[in-house]
Amino acid sequence: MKQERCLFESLSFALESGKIMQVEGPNGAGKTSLLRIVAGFANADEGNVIFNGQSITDHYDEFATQLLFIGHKTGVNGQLTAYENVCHWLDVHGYERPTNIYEVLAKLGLVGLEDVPVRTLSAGQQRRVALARLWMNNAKLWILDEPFTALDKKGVILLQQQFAQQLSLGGSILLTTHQDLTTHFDDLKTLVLEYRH
Ligand SMILES: Nc1ncnc2c1ncn2[C@@H]1O[C@H](COP(=O)(O)OP(=O)(O)OP(=O)(O)O)[C@@H](O)[C@H]1O
Repeated sequence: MKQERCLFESLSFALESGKIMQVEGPNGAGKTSLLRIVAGFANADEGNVIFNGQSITDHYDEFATQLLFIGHKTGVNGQLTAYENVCHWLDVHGYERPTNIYEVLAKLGLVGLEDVPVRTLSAGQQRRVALARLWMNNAKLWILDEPFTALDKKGVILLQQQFAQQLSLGGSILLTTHQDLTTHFDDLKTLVLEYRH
């Protein structure tokens, strides 16, 4: 049955180059929905998403080249290996295959697991395979839905370091997470969504 609950209204925010913003709120508040709208995967009943001064709806192809989205479901193919998953993602998004794919997978703690089907890996290892994309793109905007899910402490640190790298290059990050990021990112912006009945 279609739900008629309004998730949010009169919502307005901006994310500048080199900045990170965390969307917070209780389960069902609309965090994922908001990320999907900003990524252009879903439409809001009203309103606009502007990227570099242009409506993403009118210039979607241009926007898509600058966007990297990793959803709550990681989007990895369990039948393919870690290496194949990375290559597939690079191919689909029009990136050249870099020579350091195995190095990136090693950095992510996947040595010896590069060539087995991803479905045989643990949840945290599968997440790491998905996150390898963050080491192989030049997208200006990363939209990440719960990227820390299932990661151990080392994985969390690794990801935070890669966030810092993205920000230092002038990229931006919009994400949901239950991780406390305030100690790592001084100028973290927070957008809080309430659960509306
Ligand atoms: N595809 C959909 N069709 C209809 N309703 C949906 C759809 N996806 C989500 N919803 C509804 O929208 C509301 C917000 O869901 P959303 O996933 O955006 O919340 P969330 O804040 O990300 O929650 P969580 O913290 O549990 O991940 C929920 O009530 C959900 O049932």
